[in-house]
Amino acid sequence: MILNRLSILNFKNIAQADLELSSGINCFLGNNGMGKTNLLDAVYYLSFCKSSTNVIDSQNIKHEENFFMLQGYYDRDGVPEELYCGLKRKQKKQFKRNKKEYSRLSDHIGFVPLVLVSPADSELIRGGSDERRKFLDLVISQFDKDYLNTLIRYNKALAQRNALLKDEVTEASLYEIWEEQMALYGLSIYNSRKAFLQEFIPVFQEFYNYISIGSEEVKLEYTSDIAQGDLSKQLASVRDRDRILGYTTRGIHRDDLEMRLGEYPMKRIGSQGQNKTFLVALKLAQFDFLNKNGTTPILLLDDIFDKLDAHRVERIIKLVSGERFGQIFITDTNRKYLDEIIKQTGNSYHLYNVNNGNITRNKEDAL
Ligand SMILES: Nc1ncnc2c1ncn2[C@@H]1O[C@H](COP(=O)(O)OP(=O)(O)OP(=O)(O)O)[C@@H](O)[C@H]1O
Repeated sequence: MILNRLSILNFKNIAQADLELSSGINCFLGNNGMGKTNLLDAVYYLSFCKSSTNVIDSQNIKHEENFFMLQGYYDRDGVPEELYCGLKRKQKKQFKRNKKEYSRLSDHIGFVPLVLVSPADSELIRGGSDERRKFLDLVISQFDKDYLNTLIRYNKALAQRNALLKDEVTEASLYEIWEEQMALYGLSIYNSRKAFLQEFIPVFQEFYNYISIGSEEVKLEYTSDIAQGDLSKQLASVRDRDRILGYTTRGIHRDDLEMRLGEYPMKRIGSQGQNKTFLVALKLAQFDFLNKNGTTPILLLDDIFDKLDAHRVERIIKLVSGERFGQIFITDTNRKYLDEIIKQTGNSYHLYNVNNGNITRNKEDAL
């Protein structure tokens, strides 16, 4: 997947940009707060129909403006594709592929595969289990269309059961309808997550070992109530207790992905550099996994080198400048590592300066 051209109007602090991009490495250089992450977020938006940072869509519109617009011109396995997203304040956003509006945005997810590595990923380790489930859901739904629909169905059944619990309904037959649905859809989600992780975990470990030069042992372990057996039986057995609590305490909405360094939880004992290595390895494994689908994902690397020692930086530079990845967008506040990547890569590259939302091509890259 190659984004050849990107046009931006009024997206966060970027008033206007029209960029011809390299099919290899695109480096964005600028001081703090200049708009590098915003630029990557525009690329992210065109893949996921939403920002990776702002939950409220209108916050992506440049202050004091009325709308934002993004246009991306892609090459998807040799076929040109044009994506458009426009949002006016207080109106529904429009998202179009080749000038035709999507009726459901979920139909677009996965069409432009993309992996983002960003400082905000630290929530994956430090945050609650919902962060890790979100990660699993995001990756799996990019290659498995049914997954998202099954998850939506599960969540609807869960919401219905929770409503019964809140109303303190006692009639068993009313619960059974929703519990059977939760068990059915929950099992399907569990099987998808388990199958995905079986393939994913060894690749993650391989990346971690490569970057850390094999100095640490890391583990990922999937935990789910469904591993204990039939979910409908479990739900029936906890119904009285759940009614007192007012919510459902069993099911795949409580699944977790335990992250360990040696025998201990990563979030408690991992250093900042180890945490960063863990996250980079997770995301690169995600890339590898999506890549198997046949369309190489776009890779966004935001401020990736912060907190890493020289050995780990060197390993990542080697990885990034090699042949393993397709089109890459990378940001940094200084040139040191970007120059190293540029020196080592055999791929084509563009270098841009980002200054107060203005993005200009640094012409030395054409020399
Ligand atoms: N809706 C918006 N309208 C105008 N400016 C915005 C909007 N949303 C965010 N900004 C501005 O964007 C800037 C942050 O940009 P960004 O996060 O891209 O910086 P960065 O170059 O990645 O910096 P760093 O190196 O610190 O990560 C802030 O100055 C913020 O005020």
